[in-house]
Amino acid sequence: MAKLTVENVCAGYRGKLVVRDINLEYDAGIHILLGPNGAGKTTTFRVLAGILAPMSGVVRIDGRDPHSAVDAKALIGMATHRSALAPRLSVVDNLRYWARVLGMSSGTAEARIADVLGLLGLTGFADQRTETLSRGQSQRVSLAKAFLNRPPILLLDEPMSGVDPGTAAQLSDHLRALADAGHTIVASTHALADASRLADDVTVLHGGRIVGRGEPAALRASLMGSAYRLQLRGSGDIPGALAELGYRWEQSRTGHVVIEVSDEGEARSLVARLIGSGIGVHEVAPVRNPLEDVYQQLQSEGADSVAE
Ligand SMILES: Nc1ncnc2c1ncn2[C@@H]1O[C@H](COP(=O)(O)OP(=O)(O)OP(=O)(O)O)[C@@H](O)[C@H]1O
Repeated sequence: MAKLTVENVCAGYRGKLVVRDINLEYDAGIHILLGPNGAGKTTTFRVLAGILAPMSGVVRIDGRDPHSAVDAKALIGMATHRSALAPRLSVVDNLRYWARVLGMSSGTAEARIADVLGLLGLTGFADQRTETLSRGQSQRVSLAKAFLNRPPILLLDEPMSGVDPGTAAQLSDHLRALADAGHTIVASTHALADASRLADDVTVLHGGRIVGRGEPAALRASLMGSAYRLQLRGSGDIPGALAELGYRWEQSRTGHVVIEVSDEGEARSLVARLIGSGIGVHEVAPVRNPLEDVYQQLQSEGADSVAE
């Protein structure tokens, strides 16, 4: 098992800051970086992999900085949709070349290559030049390359993009098996569904900053948010009436009983029921959810349906 920590990292290109104040602490498991296009996911991965030096802050792999310690960098396998593949070489020759770079013996390399080709549904494409592959197929070859030597840390940039549902399910199972075996897997996505399905924990990146983190279910709920806050008053047993209706409540500083509901329709029907029970509704106001903008953007990228 390898531990990956990121402390106060700021990074960017040619003096332009793209990600700021990134703090992460990862060990065995599947950790998702979720964010819309341009949020800074790839840039963060480049820093984690030791490819892009941070402007400030530090990355550590088992206590060593991958930017200066080559042996720390060797603990990482990374796959991005921009992963370099030799276009004129076949899939299997790309993997053989990479196995040599990794110092694998040819016997081990052939066995591992057969494994990863099977795992990623690439056996039928083994002898095809990579320049003739579709985006999804190239993506799978990049993943095969990253899995080749089973590194303790895997950085997978959008591993599910361009992958058909059957392969995605197989890939999810494989990632879970690797995580259970002690691998530290960090994967990025802009699809809430992938984050929910795969993750032990999710970190939400927006505009180059971390704007939320937590377990998938809790984070999904906070992304969708409670939409309306009702302030109630009256002489009756308001808490008792709310408990009967199944609502949790809080006391506001002004002494009102406050509850939150998830949408306008629910707010309307609850107001009608409360008034029918003689409870006065002092105020109904929309709640500003700080993650709402991120959620809207993820939705508009068409990546996911929250209804699943
Ligand atoms: N090599 C580069 N030089 C200058 N700016 C860059 C470079 N790479 C990325 N950027 C900028 O950094 C910002 C974040 O990009 P990044 O690729 O890290 O985001 P992302 O979350 O991975 O996005 P996507 O989901 O679209 O891949 C963007 O504004 C992008 O234009």
